[in-house]
Amino acid sequence: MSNSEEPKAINCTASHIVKEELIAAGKWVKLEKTTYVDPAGNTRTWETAKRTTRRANTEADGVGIIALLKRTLHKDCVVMVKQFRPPMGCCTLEFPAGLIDEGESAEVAALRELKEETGYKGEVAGVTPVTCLDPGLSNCTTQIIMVNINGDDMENINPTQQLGEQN
Ligand SMILES: Nc1nc(=O)[nH]c2c1ncn2[C@H]1C[C@H](O)[C@@H](COP(=O)(O)OP(=O)(O)O)O1
Repeated sequence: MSNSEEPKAINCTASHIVKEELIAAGKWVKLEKTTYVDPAGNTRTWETAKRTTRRANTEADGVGIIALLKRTLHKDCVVMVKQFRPPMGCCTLEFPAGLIDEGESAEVAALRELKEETGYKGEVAGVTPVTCLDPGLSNCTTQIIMVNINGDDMENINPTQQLGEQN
């Protein structure tokens, strides 16, 4: 490929945030007007949603869990959770997920959320780097945790959800 055919990389080094102004805040989510300088040097604004629950010294807001249920003489299954999601106004089928608690690692949060949401006890098999799934809307970050569940373990024969009160 000659130089003229190479895609131009966007130069983000000139871009930066100028100020962040609070528009509205609830208990869990806030809306800010973000003033920034774009890669062309123009000052612009963006509407940004943020979680209010973010703590200092924590890499990710939450975890998503890809859990494989492994049983003798069965094909491996991916465990999903069906739940009513108010922002969607309907039930969704999702990977188990949740916010990381104060002082908790992503791995511990993943095993706790898996147990709460599915009743299964798992073992962490892998962890992704921190990623942002909707960076055009929010700074909310997630780590995806791969978990194996030994479905032959007595503890995992009749899994029961342990969902607490929603705040
Ligand atoms: N955006 C939210 N609005 C709410 O009214 N409440 C919310 C929001 N995000 C989280 N929560 C509450 C609901 C739960 O009581 C806690 C913990 O949520 P968690 O279980 O960690 O996350 P999900 O499984 O993805 O709901 O926070």
